[in-house]
Amino acid sequence: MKEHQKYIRNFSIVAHIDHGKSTLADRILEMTDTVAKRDMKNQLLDNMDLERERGITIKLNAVELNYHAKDGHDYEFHLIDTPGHVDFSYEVSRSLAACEGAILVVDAAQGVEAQTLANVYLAIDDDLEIVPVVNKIDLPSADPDRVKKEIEDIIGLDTSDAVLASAKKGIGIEKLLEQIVRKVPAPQGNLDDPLKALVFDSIYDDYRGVVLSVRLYDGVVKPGDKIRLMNSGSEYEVNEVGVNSPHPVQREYLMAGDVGYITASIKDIAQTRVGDTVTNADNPAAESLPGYREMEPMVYSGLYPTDNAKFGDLREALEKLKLNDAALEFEPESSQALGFGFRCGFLGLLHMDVVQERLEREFNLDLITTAPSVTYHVSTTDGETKLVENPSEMPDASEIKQVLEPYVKATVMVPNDYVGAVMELCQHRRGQFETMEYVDDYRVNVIYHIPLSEIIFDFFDNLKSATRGYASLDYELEDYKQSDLVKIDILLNGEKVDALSFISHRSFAASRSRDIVGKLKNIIPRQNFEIPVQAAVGAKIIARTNIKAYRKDVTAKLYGGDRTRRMKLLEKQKAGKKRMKAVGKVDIPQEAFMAVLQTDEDEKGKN
Ligand SMILES: Nc1nc2c(ncn2[C@@H]2O[C@H](COP(=O)(O)OP(=O)(O)OP(=O)(O)O)[C@@H](O)[C@H]2O)c(=O)[nH]1
Repeated sequence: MKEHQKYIRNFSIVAHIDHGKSTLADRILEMTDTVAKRDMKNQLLDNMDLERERGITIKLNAVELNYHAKDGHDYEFHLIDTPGHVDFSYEVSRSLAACEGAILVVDAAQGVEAQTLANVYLAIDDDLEIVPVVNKIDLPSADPDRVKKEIEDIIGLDTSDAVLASAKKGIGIEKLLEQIVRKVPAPQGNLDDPLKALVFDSIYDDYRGVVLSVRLYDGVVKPGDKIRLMNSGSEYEVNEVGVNSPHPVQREYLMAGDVGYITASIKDIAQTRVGDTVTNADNPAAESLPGYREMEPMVYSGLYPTDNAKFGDLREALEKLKLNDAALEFEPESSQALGFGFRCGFLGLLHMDVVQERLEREFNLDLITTAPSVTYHVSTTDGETKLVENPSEMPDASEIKQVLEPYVKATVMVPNDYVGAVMELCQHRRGQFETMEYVDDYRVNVIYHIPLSEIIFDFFDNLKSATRGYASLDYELEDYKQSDLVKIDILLNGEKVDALSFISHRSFAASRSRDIVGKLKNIIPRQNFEIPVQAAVGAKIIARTNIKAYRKDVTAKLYGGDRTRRMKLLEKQKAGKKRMKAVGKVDIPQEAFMAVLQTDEDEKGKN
């Protein structure tokens, strides 16, 4: 068996979003005949429907491939895909921990971007061998020589034999496979030592229980073995071991160096944690593997079933989802308006969106999500400090001594010409300029300290449009700073709707309130009575409007002539209906809870 280890290669692909990782992974799968051509769907590794629809990679996936190299030997590759979006960098570090090498994919037209750097530094920190690939050389705007130089200058990697590839056209793939054989080291590890395997992912399967994705560092594991999860202390008997190729294929055993899965009729989801170490129950390893850095959620939002009876189902679904989404956090909360639900912590808005959609699709739930909020550190006049993740729980202004809010250090990489636009955007978002560094002759890193609450909403979209798509963003949580913040309550028909409360900087309070009251007026359907919509700070109303009573023929008048538009409206209403919550006498659609998210840059610019 020892001899066999020499022919194993474990690697990941890291890149900035959209530089072509998933396409490259597809080509590698094709070239290694892992998938028969007729079975080849585009982006096979992205196996969640959601990923395919959105064209982004969210979950890491591991596949085993067989490659017959030019040296005459058959190699076993384990490829672990990684996501490129800034929300998901914790997934990247998890997959890297299971590898000896990383393929660095850089777009031949775009060059090195912020997330390229963030991801490749994670790989370098883990001492992985990096294999640079310049992708999309088929594009007319490709400039591989410039990009190679960038990789050398900015990252410090030797690119003299970097692979020039087009994942789309299948160019350069064989050269890449040969480099993986030559450059990525074979896994080390002792077969005779007690089992030591890192759990880097897990999913719940109704028939098999928890399926653990593991990377074995030492020892061997086979069906019938008694295993222990070192951190949780729980023990199980192994039912099945195997690899994904890319569908599960049972094996007699897995050994040091292998990447595969273990099932052991594990029903108790709470006992399995990604990052834990699997060992033998009878002959345990002396110490566990380092595991992962715990990820702190950045944003919180309330998730409520539209049907209150589904609260238990939602809890179960969240528990199952957490299994392969270690960064998801949740705890029960209740709202006067929405009933019983959960306050959930997410890494960012994309993560939040993905979780909501997975809950709805995979678990058949209809949900209302409240607007996301960051965590505030609030000290009160009676000398206490508390963490507020839900705006409606912000104490009364008279009881507050000070409020601290999280700030991030944001690095925006942008071509020279757009520096002005980026600075303007950051200033409007209460950013404090730190410095500007030249990356090369054309681009700079603009570094700002910005409140996280200003970043999480639509900062990225605004950044992209202000720079015609050229800017890339990376940010990390820095510290908490004091800010002049106020809670704004929304009243519908005179009743406070706790789930609509939000927190704003005092200087934006009036304009944001006007904005939101106006949006709610458009979003909330008319009823047969007039509904006042008000925004208040404490007892003081700072903005108001009315939703007029419903009159017959309203849509007929407005949309009478245009059939398609009317159909669209009806479709929209149908979809919206499902996600409507009756609060008092007023029906509030899901959109209303998110109205606070859409800030209007022009409005803010005037402040
Ligand atoms: N012209 C050209 N387009 C490519 C090539 N490789 C990928 N693309 C396109 O680039 C886009 C992004 O490719 P993906 O493979 O989805 O990118 P990714 O890096 O996996 O993105 P995430 O998984 O979301 O991080 C897709 O539209 C691909 O068709 C290439 O070699 N040439």
